[in-house]
Amino acid sequence: MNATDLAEARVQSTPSSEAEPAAEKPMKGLLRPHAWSFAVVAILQVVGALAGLAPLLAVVELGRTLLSPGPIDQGHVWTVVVLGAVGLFVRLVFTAASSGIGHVVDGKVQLTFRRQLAAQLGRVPIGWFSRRKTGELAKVVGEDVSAVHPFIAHAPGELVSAFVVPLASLIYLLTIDWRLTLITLIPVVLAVLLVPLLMLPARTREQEEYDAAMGRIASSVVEFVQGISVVKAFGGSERSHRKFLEAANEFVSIFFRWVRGVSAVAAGMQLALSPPFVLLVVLIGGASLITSGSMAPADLLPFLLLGLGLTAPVAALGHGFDDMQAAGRAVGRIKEVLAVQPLPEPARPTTPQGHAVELRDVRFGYAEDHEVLRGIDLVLEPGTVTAIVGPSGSGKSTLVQLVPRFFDPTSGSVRLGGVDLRDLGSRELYRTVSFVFQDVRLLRASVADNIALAVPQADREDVVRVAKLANIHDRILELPRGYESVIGEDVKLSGGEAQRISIARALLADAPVLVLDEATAFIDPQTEQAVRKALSTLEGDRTTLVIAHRLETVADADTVVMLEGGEIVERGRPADLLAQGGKFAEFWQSQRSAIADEIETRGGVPEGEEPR
Ligand SMILES: Nc1ncnc2c1ncn2[C@@H]1O[C@H](COP(=O)(O)OP(=O)(O)OP(=O)(O)O)[C@@H](O)[C@H]1O
Repeated sequence: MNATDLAEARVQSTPSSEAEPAAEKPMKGLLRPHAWSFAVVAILQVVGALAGLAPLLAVVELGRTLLSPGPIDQGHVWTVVVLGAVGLFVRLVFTAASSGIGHVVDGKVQLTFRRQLAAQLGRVPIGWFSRRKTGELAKVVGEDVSAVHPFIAHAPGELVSAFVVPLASLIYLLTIDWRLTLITLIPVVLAVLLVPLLMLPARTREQEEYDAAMGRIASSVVEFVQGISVVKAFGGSERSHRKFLEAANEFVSIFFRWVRGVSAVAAGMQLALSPPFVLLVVLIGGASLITSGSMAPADLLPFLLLGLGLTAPVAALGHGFDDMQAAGRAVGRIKEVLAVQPLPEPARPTTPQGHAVELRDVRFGYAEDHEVLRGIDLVLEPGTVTAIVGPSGSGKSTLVQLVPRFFDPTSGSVRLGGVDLRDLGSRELYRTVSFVFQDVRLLRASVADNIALAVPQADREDVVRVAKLANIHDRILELPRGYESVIGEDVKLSGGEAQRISIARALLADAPVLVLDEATAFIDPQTEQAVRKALSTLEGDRTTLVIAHRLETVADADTVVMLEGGEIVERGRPADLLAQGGKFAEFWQSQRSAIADEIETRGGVPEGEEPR
């Protein structure tokens, strides 16, 4: 969804309980409602883990009974076997229940995260999106939310098992032989001593670099794929691939550095916790105690069996460690998005008087040290069309984006009907200001719903009427399911078609202030005429602000405003400005000669196109 769609979607979104400011719901608060579930998960896990020891103890007891001299008590043997089996069954049921509840809580938390993010994305300044790479944002909402899974669904259970199983085993083993118990702990101690090496600041930094490089790959892939058609059409694939290749190369070198850092430590931990190593340590310790005559041979059995049980949960924790760290960093990135300050909404919105737009001494910069607009004073009267012209980078898009409040000015004010946009309330703002910018992306919804986005209650007749005005009706009828065709599923529309849908949307919204970024720029000459006519019917008593790329638009405007370096350098009626022979006249001439050059290069006037 792009900025335009978002703003339009805001118009029809109703406030919900999910729409509370993110800052009021910190992460701890997010988990608090599930505290009881976590407690139940932990209790079930404790019972399951303890029951899981029963089969091992049964084997130990069986060993002792069967190896002891004298007749074997059959009844005792079967009791031990049954108790072991019951323990196994209880463990199965309790851990399954614990895991089930853990996963349900995980599902709920992820849903809450996604709802909060969706609500937050609907609140952050629309202009914020243009600074965010699609890939990075998609990673936060998709992957990062999923990355909390191990933290919520597995960590509580694993932590409890990792604590309870070794503790119970240790107590039991201590009652048999404290010396061999200490020897059995050697592998665990070795592994635990290695853990801090995984948490060194350098490791954390490498991990962060790794994540950042992943993010850059994701966004360069998105950019690369989005631009692939242009690359194919115009060649120069080397240059266009470069960004993606650079991101991939950078990722590889960061990945190698990261692997070098963690692999030695991870291998050491794996070795220390591996069953052969544990058995070796226990056997060496046990053998020396038995040969010295200070321990009975049958007492070695519990150490061999439970010794492995001591290291298994630690090994599981080690495996989960990366996931847990990744979950922590993912939550950090989610928090970052949730912490973006929404544009302040007034407690008591003021109603605008009329729909004149006024910019008073407006200054704006995307970064603190770089002002893009300086001292802009401009009044747009109802019933007039104001065309903004100026060289690339002069601040035209930035200026028009202040009117639908994509950003707030750094100083000065933008007023609608005499009311500062900050006192207006977004509902009123988007009801009053409609905009058609060049970068149109449609929602994955039916064509009719896309047109009626701002007026969901519009009937089909109205939708068809505006579609006809925007010259897209016939094309819609050709689609597999007509107006019910779902964009992105049943049909993929061309850029020009998408623009005409967005023009139909603006026609239906019928807002008194219209901001256009020369929306017809990409439409073919045959339909341009029709769309131009449709837009002029739309203009009527409207306050229209248009970034003009075409000379007709400039010539038709009531006022032309010439921007240069973020300042208004000339303004007035087009004819007057031309007569003055100033900067605008120069700009006009350069545009004309550019068009003439183009026609000459193409070898004449293309069919259906008049020289401008
Ligand atoms: N989202 C953004 N973040 C940071 N800087 C930006 C952003 N958008 C634009 N700029 C910068 O602000 C300045 C004005 O850009 P703007 O797009 O408003 O100019 P423009 O006159 O509309 O240019 P064009 O005709 O090429 O679209 C440029 O220096 C541009 O690099």
